[in-house]
Formats: sequence, structure tokens, C-alpha cells
Amino acid sequence: MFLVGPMGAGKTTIGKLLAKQLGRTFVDSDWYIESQTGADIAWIFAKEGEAGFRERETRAIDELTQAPQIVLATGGGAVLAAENREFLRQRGIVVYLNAPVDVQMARTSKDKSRPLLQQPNPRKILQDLYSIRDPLYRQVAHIIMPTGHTYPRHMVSQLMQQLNAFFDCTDTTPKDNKE
Ligand SMILES: Nc1ncnc2c1ncn2[C@@H]1O[C@H](COP(=O)(O)OP(=O)(O)OP(=O)(O)O)[C@@H](O)[C@H]1O
Ligand SMILES: O=C(O)C1=C[C@@H](O)[C@@H](O)[C@H](O)C1
Ligand SMILES: [Mg+2]
Repeated sequence: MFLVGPMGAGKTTIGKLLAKQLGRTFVDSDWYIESQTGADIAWIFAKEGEAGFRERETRAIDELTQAPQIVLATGGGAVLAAENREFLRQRGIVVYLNAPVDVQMARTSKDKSRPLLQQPNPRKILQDLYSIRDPLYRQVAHIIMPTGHTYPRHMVSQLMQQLNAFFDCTDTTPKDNKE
């Protein structure tokens, strides 16, 4: 199960709860990159630029989408590379957590760990990123969930319902083989 969406959509928050509910391991691609590099995201951006970070991100997405039975929270820009979208779409169920820009802004404004938002006008950045990325999140997603105004625990139960509906629709087991 792979979660995609913009910064502040709640991929890390919802992903942790969902993994607990499903009895799976939770992995956050940003944290994985940090542990592999031995440096935080801000340091990687400062030393290697965004391009260096994206190379590391593609390697992480390739590895993690092959790990069995995990819930993966991806970074907000993970869908930018066509290669990453292919890995995500082909190797698991992709859920797009979609929050409006106002909500993204409110949820990210106090946290300085996101280098792309350390600019004089982070709202404009979030708006521009959203215009470019929303079609890509939609392209890669099997399920789309609005996360703007729902508490995390409630989100997880809604998502479980959507997942059950998704598996009911895509279940190709012949009826005779079902209990
Ligand atoms: N459904 C929600 N309701 C209220 N607050 C939330 C919700 N989801 C997340 N938050 C809060 O918003 C902040 C950002 O959430 P989170 O880190 O999970 O986003 P993210 O999608 O992983 O962002 P990033 O792409 O930057 O890693 C956190 O402080 C979290 O507690
Ligand atoms: O939206 C983005 O491009 C990013 C989101 C974060 O999750 C990190 O992956 C990094 O800060 C870049
Ligand atoms: Mg996150």
C-alpha cells in the first residue's frame, strides 16, 4: 500500500495508523532516504541540490515498492519522475491523500524540515506545486481520499472501507472458489 500526496496531506500520520490497523510495517521514504544517507533532507538539498535528492528518492522508491507487505508513505514529490510513478502503480495499491492548499499551509507552516517551503511565500509554492502535481497524483492513484477536514483515526476507517470496496471490485477469483 503506497500513499502519495502533497506536503501536509497526512501521508506519514495516516500511514502509521493504517499500518498498525493492517498489521504491516510502516516505512516513510523520506526517513528511509535520511537513514541510508546519514543526513537529513535539508542537508541533502543543501549539498546535492534537488536533483541529488530526487536520484536518492528514485532508488528508495524502487527498493521500497518491492518490499513485501509494507505501508509506504512517499515524499510529496515522489510522483514527479515517470519511473517512480511506474514503480508505484505497477507494484501495489496507490492511495492519493488530497488536501487543499490552505490545509497544507496550516499543517506545514511551523515545521522547518521541508526545504522547498523555506521561501518568503510558501503558500504560493504550495499552490504552484499542487497545480503541477495534482494531475500526477491522480494519474498514479487507484484510490483518492480527501484528507482536509477529517481526523486521522476517522480517515483510517474511511480508507479501510475504500480498500475493501476496491478489493471487492477487483477480485477476479471465480465465485466457485470463494467461501
Ligand atoms: N487528518 C489530519 N487532521 C489533522 N491534522 C493532521 C491530519 N493529518 C496530518 N495532520 C498533521 O499535519 C502535519 C503534517 O502531516 P504529515 O507529516 O503526516 O504530512 P505528510 O503528508 O507526511 O507531509 P510530507 O510530504 O511533508 O512528509 C502533522 O503535524 C500532522 O499531525
Ligand atoms: O514535496 C516535495 O517535493 C518534498 C516533500 C517532502 O516529503 C520531502 O520529500 C522533500 O522535502 C520534498
Ligand atoms: Mg511525510
